[in-house]
Amino acid sequence: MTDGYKSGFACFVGRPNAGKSTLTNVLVGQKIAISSSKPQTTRHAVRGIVTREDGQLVLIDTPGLHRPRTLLGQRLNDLVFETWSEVDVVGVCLPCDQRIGPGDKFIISEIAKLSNKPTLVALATKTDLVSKERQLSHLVDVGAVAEELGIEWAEVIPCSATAGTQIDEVRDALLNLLPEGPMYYPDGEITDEPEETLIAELIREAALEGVRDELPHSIAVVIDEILPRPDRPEDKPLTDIFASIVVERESQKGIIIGHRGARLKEIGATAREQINRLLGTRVHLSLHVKVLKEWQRDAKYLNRLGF
Ligand SMILES: Nc1nc2c(ncn2[C@@H]2O[C@H](COP(=O)(O)OP(=O)(O)OP(=O)(O)O)[C@@H](O)[C@H]2O)c(=O)[nH]1
Repeated sequence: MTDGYKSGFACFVGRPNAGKSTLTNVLVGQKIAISSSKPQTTRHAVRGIVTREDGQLVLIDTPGLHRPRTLLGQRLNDLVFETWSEVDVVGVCLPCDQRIGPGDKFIISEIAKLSNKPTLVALATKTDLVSKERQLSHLVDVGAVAEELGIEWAEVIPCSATAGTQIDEVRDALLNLLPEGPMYYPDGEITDEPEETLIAELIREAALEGVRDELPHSIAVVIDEILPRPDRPEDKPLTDIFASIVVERESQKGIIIGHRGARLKEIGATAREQINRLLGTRVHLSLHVKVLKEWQRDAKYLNRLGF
């Protein structure tokens, strides 16, 4: 390790669907955080790690801040505030295709109130969706918001995670703003989330694809068991994974299972492919759908589900 090595923690904030997870994934270069077209699907503080010769950036993916109507909502918000005061840099994602609104300003002003304030970077995401003119006027609005809220952007970077535009610039800027510090994680490590959590996230993501808008908050995934299949040839290992998809109501169970089990089969096939890739071995995935009534409001269940 050389002198001047920089290291630290960053997270992305922004309204639901702002592109935080997708950006985390492209910066890290491997699928880690859950990313789906449904808002507020990120539950766990999943870390992605960027290790370079000059520094190491640890990305923490926080859930979105929302009106705490349930115990789960409250716990998620507490987790968000805690994360914000622990990181060095917060990247505020302000998608170019959306006007900056009260929700964005609320998040920014909440961060500005923290006693242990992180450095703020504005990321004008999804540039691929807008014209150059719109992008420019968006950047003017981004500047104006800082003035209005009495904060300072250390950097303002337009970027597109899906088109791969200005991603190196985002990575450079974040790394540059970190304090000097040690390499926290060994080179090659992309995340310190236990495999089990990643597997659960992949199943949750597959289960959320194409379901109605009200479902995201009501789905959790619990990994019951991960077992290497005995008596397999050494060059063809197989892992058995038993997992439960937990929903709140019988009607939701029906949606997940689908007509004659068609949706559940699809979920299994999609998740299995992703898990194969993650583990590098073939897996056999056995999915179960369970109804735990009102789990979002119940402390006992929340603890059991790891929240
Ligand atoms: N066109 C375009 N779409 C993007 C870009 N980045 C993300 N998206 C899409 O926007 C949607 C939301 O992206 P996510 O990365 O899941 O957003 P998020 O901010 O993590 O969302 P939450 O987990 O709900 O807070 C997905 O459908 C992404 O494919 C981008 O740069 N360009």
